[in-house]
Amino acid sequence: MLLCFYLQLRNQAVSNRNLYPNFGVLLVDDEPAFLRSLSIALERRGGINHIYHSEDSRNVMALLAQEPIGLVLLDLTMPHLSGETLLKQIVEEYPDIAVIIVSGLNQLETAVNCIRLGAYDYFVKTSEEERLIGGISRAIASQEMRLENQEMRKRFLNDTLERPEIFANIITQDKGMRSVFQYLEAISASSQPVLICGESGVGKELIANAIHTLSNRNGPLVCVNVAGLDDNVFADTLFGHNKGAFTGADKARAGMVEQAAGGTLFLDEIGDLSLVSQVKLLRLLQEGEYYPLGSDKPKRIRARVVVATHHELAKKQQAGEFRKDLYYRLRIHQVEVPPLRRRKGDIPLLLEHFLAEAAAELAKNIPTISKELPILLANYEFPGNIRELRALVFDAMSQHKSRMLSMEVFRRALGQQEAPLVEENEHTFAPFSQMRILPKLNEVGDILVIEAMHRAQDNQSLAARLLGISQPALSKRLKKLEANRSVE
Ligand SMILES: Nc1ncnc2c1ncn2[C@@H]1O[C@H](COP(=O)(O)OP(=O)(O)OP(=O)(O)O)[C@@H](O)[C@H]1O
Repeated sequence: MLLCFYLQLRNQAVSNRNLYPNFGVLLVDDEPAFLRSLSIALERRGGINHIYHSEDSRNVMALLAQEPIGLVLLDLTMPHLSGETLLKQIVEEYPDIAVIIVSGLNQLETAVNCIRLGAYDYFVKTSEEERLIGGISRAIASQEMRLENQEMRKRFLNDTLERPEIFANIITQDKGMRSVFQYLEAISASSQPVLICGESGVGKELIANAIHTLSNRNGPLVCVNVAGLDDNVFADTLFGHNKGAFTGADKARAGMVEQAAGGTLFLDEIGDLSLVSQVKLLRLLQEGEYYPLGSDKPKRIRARVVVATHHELAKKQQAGEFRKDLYYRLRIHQVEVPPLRRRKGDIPLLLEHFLAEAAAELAKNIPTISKELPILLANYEFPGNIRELRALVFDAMSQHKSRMLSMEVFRRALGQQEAPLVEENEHTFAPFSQMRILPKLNEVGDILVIEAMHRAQDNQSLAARLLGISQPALSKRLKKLEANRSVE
């Protein structure tokens, strides 16, 4: 009775909060006191609050049929239906559910038998709480990973996006970006950190926003740029402080971790974090706990952590500038946002989008653009990526007076480009200087078509513009080229 009342109260409290993990954890034991103490320990020490209970082993299969359970913690010695019998049934009917045995029996033979029957792990009830919670957390992480893989496979195979509206403000038609979106949808429910990599200006902050919206968390998205924060300011910003924690701390202050409770904490420029601050962040992620400055009472983190960097973290880690353990923890879920020069097909779309945005902001009409503009842009490397394109368009629009958009701003930017347009590490295309025998006149056309398609990353409309021909004409030439090749 007391237990029921306690569970009711707990469930009411929990219903207002984000549940972790995404799937339910079912505790099966005929001892109410053990169920209660294990629940409390799981919640306090592991932050696990998506919990179901069953004192009567006969109800378990019905519960599994009704509730979204992903992990069962199972006692062995129970009246009516033994844990061993139940283990066999669960493994047979629900092979995707992980079962951990938590039993009073400290017998190697029993443990080996349970593992042989399909149990994920075996713990003796008298095990240290730390070890038990650690084992359960590992099982949850591996279940989460398995479910995400399943989800990802499904999405990639169907090539679907479940919630395309969330990505509506990320203008793109690039396949690579679409895969990024599918991946983000697949990991949306995970509580593990997400690492967003990509050059400056590629849209990492927009991606962080999408991750937060996809997660359906009801708390806020709190963004912190950690570049240039010294170690004390970093700790104070994230963890907050108690009144009197240091000279001048005349009021207690909640840190960003607390402000992001129930939501997402986005740490930008994580590659610039000092080694001392990296240790602090690692502890927060590993233990799920932190101490506000001047306090000896730990607080639990209730936010999902998303980090971003324009650095290549793997290189930084190899150079000893970034901790290996933190790097591995952060890259559990990793997305790489491609630079604009690898998705040139997005340039016309982005140009149109920013022209409309700038026109609205500057209260001007959307201008006509010269045919030359998309070609100029397609031949530019965009070291500053989309931010640079946006700034160029806004700059041009602020100077724009006549009906036609002036090319001046764009020409100036292009004039500053030093290197020719080639991908790094790629074979430089120097068609004639290296050739002992010149190609025939009719072969040059084919060479140009191949180069234009390469530069336009197989985007036919863009390649056609580079060549100064129509898209159907290019398509015809490509088909002919293909046919000639297959004859050869
Ligand atoms: N696909 C896109 N569609 C529309 N706007 C975009 C897109 N990608 C980026 N932007 C815009 O470009 C600018 C730069 O984006 P953002 O700040 O997200 O880049 P970032 O990768 O976080 O850069 P940094 O590493 O410098 O922090 C912003 O104004 C953003 O709104």
